[in-house]
Amino acid sequence: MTDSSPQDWNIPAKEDSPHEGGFRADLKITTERGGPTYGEMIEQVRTFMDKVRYACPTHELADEVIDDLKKLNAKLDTMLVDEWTSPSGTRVDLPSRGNITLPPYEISAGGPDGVDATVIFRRFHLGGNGVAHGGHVAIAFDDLGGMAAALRIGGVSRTGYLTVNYRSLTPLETPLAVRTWVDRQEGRKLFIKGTIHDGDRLCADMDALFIALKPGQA
Ligand SMILES: CCCCC/C=C\C/C=C\C/C=C\C/C=C\CCCC(=O)SCCNC(=O)CCNC(=O)[C@H](O)C(C)(C)COP(=O)(O)OP(=O)(O)OC[C@H]1O[C@@H](n2cnc3c(N)ncnc32)[C@H](O)[C@@H]1OP(=O)(O)O
Repeated sequence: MTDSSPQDWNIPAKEDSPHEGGFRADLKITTERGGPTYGEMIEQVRTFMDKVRYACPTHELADEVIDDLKKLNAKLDTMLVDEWTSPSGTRVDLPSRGNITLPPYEISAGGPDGVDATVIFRRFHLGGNGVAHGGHVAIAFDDLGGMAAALRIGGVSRTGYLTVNYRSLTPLETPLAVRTWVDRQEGRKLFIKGTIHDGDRLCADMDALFIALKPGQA
């Protein structure tokens, strides 16, 4: 059980949040959804997750935190919307488009030739011995690889495969340079490559296939 009150997460899209299959029918970017402090709210959640990863609370403190979280969850329960209207994904003004599930990155340049970004793996992305979990490295590549594909085709694609080579340890709390680019395109198939560097040191590289969705395709 993950929730004390059953919640219907599958909220259908409304007339003003249309979509067709896996596409947003309206790719209009808005930086207003969620209000001017939405980014700070997400950042506070990330900071909380950092602390949770490293905290060893007393029984009393754990109970106190549980009570506080129940109150916060009840507040958010009054504001749930469908995925197509959620600020996550369209807030291009925020790190990782405001998406709490992604390691925060900021794009410095993006176009049909590729994407340059800076990612910071947070303390809660810990794998072991002070460095990033490999799965989180793959998530950064998946999202920024998908972004490179999206900027090439002006639409949405899904990952067919994604191979990560972990070349050296990936540090936490360090701005890392990510580059993803379309190596070649064959019709709907986009062969994407990527690298993550800590300064001059290559942490990981990626080789992936993204497949452009057909109109209406989920
Ligand atoms: C600055 C502006 C920004 C705007 C922001 C606003 C909005 C956001 C916009 C953009 C998004 C930005 C970033 C993107 C973010 C995230 C990306 C994450 C993506 C994912 O995380 S997504 C989840 C994981 N992903 C899946 O959940 C896929 C499950 N799967 C399927 O849904 C189907 O599988 C599908 C649809 C992929 C294909 O199915 P299908 O029926 O349409 O096509 P088919 O099977 O015919 O494949 C066509 C050709 O690909 C070859 N092929 C297929 N798979 C292959 C494989 N694995 N290896 C080698 N070749 C493969 C075939 O062999 C054939 O090749 P050929 O044509 O040569 O025969």
